[in-house]
Amino acid sequence: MVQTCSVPNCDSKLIKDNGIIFYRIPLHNSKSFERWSKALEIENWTPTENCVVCSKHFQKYSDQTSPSEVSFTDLLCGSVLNDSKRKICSMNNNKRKSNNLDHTNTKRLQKGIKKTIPITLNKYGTRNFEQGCFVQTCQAPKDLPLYRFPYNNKHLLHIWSKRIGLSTLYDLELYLDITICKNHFHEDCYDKNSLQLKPNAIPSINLIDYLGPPENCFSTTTNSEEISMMTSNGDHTWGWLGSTEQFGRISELNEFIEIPKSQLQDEKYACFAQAAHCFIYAENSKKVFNIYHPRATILMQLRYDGYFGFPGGLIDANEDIVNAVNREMAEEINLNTDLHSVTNDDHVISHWSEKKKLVLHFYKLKVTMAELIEIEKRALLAQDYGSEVLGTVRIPLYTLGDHYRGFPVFLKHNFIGCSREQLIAALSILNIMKPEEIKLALSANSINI
Ligand SMILES: O=c1[nH]cnc2c1ncn2[C@@H]1O[C@H](COP(=O)(O)OP(=O)(O)O)[C@@H](O)[C@H]1O
Repeated sequence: MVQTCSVPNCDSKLIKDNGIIFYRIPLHNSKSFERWSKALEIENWTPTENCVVCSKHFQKYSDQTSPSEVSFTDLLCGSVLNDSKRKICSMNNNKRKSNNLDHTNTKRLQKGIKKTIPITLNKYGTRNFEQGCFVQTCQAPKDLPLYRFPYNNKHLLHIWSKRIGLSTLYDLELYLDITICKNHFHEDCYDKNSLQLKPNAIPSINLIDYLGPPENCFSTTTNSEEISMMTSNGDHTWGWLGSTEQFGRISELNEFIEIPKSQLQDEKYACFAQAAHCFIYAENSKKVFNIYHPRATILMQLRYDGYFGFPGGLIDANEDIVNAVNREMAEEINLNTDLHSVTNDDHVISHWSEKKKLVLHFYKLKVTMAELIEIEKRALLAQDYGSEVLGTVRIPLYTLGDHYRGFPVFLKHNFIGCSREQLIAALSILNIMKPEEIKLALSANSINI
């Protein structure tokens, strides 16, 4: 059922991308509720949790003022309603009441359903709930830093939840997937020149359900143990969450599916975020320890998150895939793109993940062994070396006499996205390894030793 505005004669409906925002009525805040009632000029008003008012009735929105610059107090003071019959949402006889707010944050949390409003596409062509701010009314720019909920501190979690209008504390698991953006934290909440929140920071601004003073942005908890626990836990609790970090979350088995080449232009993938990575390799016949045949030398890299992956990254809006992968390689491994760069002909394979709304393209770059060594050296001077990239590594493609150490052990590491699938596909497509050899390495296990 489509959600509609509770104001009589207002036809606003919750439809994707129509630019209309819906506000819940602040039922649990008597002061603001009183101001709403006054602005709406309603007497004997008994709205339910199902009542919402759309952004058309807030004056500041009519001139397209950026919501992030407007406090909700301003919004309410400037409210204008153009209808004189204000009998909205009376408990007894309002037909609309069941239409409204079927999708409140509260209910979504209960069901574990993701936020669906407001939906606008970000620069990656996607804005699903996990990437966005959970505050239902938030209209801040989409690429603001996001903060995880302090789910390891119940006291703080409760305050955060209450501030955004959740009346109960829900199953902790649910908080793992939701975030609040920078738009809701007072500037005092950050350490100087940093985006990291102070340990007891709480959301205090641009919240429709909380109209307290903006400076009320710290929890007054005196439990220093709790605070030190939070700070020492660092980033994995509620630190700054990069807007694209969610793509990197652990993949499920078989989450990435190969896209047939004939379907690469399919509309279906156009609205997904896209990334491209590259398989840099050289033929190499120099035996390792004079025993093991190396087959080829292939470069992977250890990433900041502990996974192995290939150089490359997300494609910016309107950026060509090939330009993006070359740009990323210049940033991540300082590749001299005047000497080496991929072209459309170097495309190897593409995959997609429905869950992550992500398409991953894979390219190859063949160089000589001498060039590869030069690439390795230059990588130490890359812009991203030491932060995003912790070093390039060569892959052992041989297997030792125990049928386990070597390539099979390498395959037991953790690989980002579908990079393991990409590696295996490229080895076979580029005839570096025979399918039987790959199969053997994949099925080898330590029991053989
Ligand atoms: O080598 C790779 N092969 C396949 N997918 C990858 C690889 N590296 C990263 N990914 C996927 O692509 C997403 C974005 O890539 P990456 O982290 O390299 O982008 P960025 O450098 O622009 O932040 C990752 O979160 C992950 O899901």
